[in-house]
Amino acid sequence: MKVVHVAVGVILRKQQVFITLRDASLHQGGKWEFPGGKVEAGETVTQALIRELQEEVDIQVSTSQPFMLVEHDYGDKQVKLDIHLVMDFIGEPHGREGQQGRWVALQSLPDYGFPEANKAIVDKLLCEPRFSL
Ligand SMILES: Nc1nc2c([nH]c(=O)n2[C@@H]2O[C@H](COP(=O)(O)OP(=O)(O)OP(=O)(O)O)[C@@H](O)[C@H]2O)c(=O)[nH]1
Ligand SMILES: [Mg+2]
Repeated sequence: MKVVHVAVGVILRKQQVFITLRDASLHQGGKWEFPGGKVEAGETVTQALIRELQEEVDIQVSTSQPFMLVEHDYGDKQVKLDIHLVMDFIGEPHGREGQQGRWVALQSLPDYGFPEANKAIVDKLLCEPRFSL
């Protein structure tokens, strides 16, 4: 099966992360996610990240840094999530495509229902010393 390469942004500000709710009609629908989407042909991951965050949550990413790579097989779909931290951006994120979005405390991420592949991301965010006060 073809692996889908996905650029994912963990948007951070003052110990909070901006997450959005995936539409019920989508793969892994009804779950919370970090905004992002497929890297298109001819695009770098950074270009895809900038484009997706503009399209989905209406922010302009100024700088981002690679955080981790997660490969996961959902059975019906195989994904490679290229996760980047976004701490420097212009604009106020909101669900531009009508999806719910909210700022949540880093510590409360485990209370939200994320796709299975995201468990590793949440775990790593929670054990990063630089994000704990
Ligand atoms: N954006 C995003 N996708 C995730 C996360 N976790 C995760 O397993 N995925 C999976 O990554 C895949 C691609 O993401 P996507 O559906 O956002 O892609 P996209 O924005 O290009 O959507 P499109 O297909 O409507 O053009 C989906 O199968 C989704 O289930 C996450 O935290 N954020
Ligand atoms: Mg998307």
